[in-house]
Amino acid sequence: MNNWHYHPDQSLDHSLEANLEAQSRPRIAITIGDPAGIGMEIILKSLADRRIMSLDAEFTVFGSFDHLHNAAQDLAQKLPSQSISDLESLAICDISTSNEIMVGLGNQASGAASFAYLEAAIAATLAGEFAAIVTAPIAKSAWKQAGHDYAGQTELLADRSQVDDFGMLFVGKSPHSDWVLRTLLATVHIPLSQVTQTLSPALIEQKLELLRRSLLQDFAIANPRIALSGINPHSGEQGQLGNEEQDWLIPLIQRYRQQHPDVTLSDPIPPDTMWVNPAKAWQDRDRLSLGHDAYLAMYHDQGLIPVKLLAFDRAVNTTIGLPFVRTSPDHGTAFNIAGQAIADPSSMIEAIVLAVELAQARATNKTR
Ligand SMILES: NC(=O)C1=CN([C@@H]2O[C@H](COP(=O)(O)OP(=O)(O)OC[C@H]3O[C@@H](n4cnc5c(N)ncnc54)[C@H](O)[C@@H]3O)[C@@H](O)[C@H]2O)C=CC1
Ligand SMILES: NCC(=O)COP(=O)(O)O
Repeated sequence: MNNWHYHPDQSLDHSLEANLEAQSRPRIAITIGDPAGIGMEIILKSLADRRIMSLDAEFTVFGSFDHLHNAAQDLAQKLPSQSISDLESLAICDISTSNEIMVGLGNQASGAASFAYLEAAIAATLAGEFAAIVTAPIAKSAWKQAGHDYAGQTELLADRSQVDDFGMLFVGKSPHSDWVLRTLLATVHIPLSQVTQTLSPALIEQKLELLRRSLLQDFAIANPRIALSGINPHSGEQGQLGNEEQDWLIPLIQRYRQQHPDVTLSDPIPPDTMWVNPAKAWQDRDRLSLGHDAYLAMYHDQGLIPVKLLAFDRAVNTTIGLPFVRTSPDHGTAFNIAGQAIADPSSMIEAIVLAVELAQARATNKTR
C-alpha cells in the first residue's frame, strides 16, 4: 500500500523530466465524497475496471484509510474479488475523520469528512501535485449540518481557486453514435422560484463566453454550434407566456452573433422540443448532423432531466473555468443503496476517463 499524507509545504519535483512525465501521464486526485454514500464503492469498482487500468495516468485516492478499508472488506464479502480494486495497490492520501459514519445516512460527521477530503485534494492540486480532481458525490445537506455553507463541491472548488467565472457542464458520449452531448447550466442550485430573477443578460453572456472557451480549450472546437433554450413555455409565445425572451434574451443573442462570428448561436429554442434533435443524434449515427456542439439550459432540471434520461450511466459533471480539470459522476450519494454492493460505477468510470483526456489535452495545449 502506498499510503501518504499531503503537506502544503512538501517540496515538489519541478524537474524537466518530472514535468514531461506528468504531461503524458497525468496525476489524478480522486476524492471519496460522502463516506456514508456509494462513493467508495464506485471508486473501488472503477479502479478495477479494465478501461481505467489501461489508462496512462496515476491515481491517488483522498479519504479516510479506515473507511476505505471497511468498505473494501464489506464489498469483498459480497462481490467477486476481481470486481473491486485491491487496497494494497492504491495510493491513498489518508485523511482521518470521525469513525461514527452510518452507512446510508448523511449527517454532520459525514459532511465534515467529505468536506475535509475535497479541501485536501484542492490544496494539493493548487500546489501543482495533480492535474485533475475527480470527485465522488457529497450531500449538500450534510455539508450544511457540518457548518459548510457552500451550494456544492463546484462552489468550494471555485472559491478555493479564487475564480468567479465558472460553470457546471455535463458531458456524455453516446455508446450508440459516439456523438457527445454537452449541456451547460445557466443557473444551478437555486430554488425554481428564484430562476427568472437570477437569469440576466450579463449571466447568459458570461456562460456563453465560458462555454466558448471550454469548447476551444478542452474539446478543440474552434467554431462551435451552440443551442440555447428559451425560459418560458414555447419560448414565451411572443410575450403571451412570459416576456424574458422578447425583453432581453433575443436582443442579447443578436448582439452576441455580431460580436462572435466564430460561434453559431441558435434562437431561444422552446424548452420542450430542444432535446428532440440531441436525442436523435445520441441514438443514431446517421443523424449526427442534428446535434449541436453544446446546449445552454436555463436551470438545473431543464438541462439535467434530458441528460439523465439519455445518459444517466454516461454523463459526467465537469466544472469549467477552474485552473485545473474537475470531473464527477452525474449522480448523487445514493444513500438508499449504500452498503448493498449494487451501485453502478459507469458514470464514475466515464468521469475518470474524461479527467485523464482533459488533463492530457490541457498539457498538450500548454506545450504548443
Ligand atoms: N456530484 C454530486 O456531488 C451530487 C450530489 N448529489 C447529492 O446526493 C444526494 C442524494 O441526491 P438524489 O437526488 O437522491 O440523487 P442520487 O443520484 O443520489 O439518487 C437518485 C436515484 O438514483 C439511484 N442512483 C444514483 N446513483 C446510482 C448508481 N451509481 N448506481 C445505481 N443507482 C444509482 C439512487 O439509488 C436513487 O434511487 C443529495 O444530498 C444531493 O445533494 C446529487 C447529485 C450530484
Ligand atoms: N446536480 C448536480 C450536482 O449536484 C453536482 O454538485 P457538485 O458537483 O457541485 O457537488
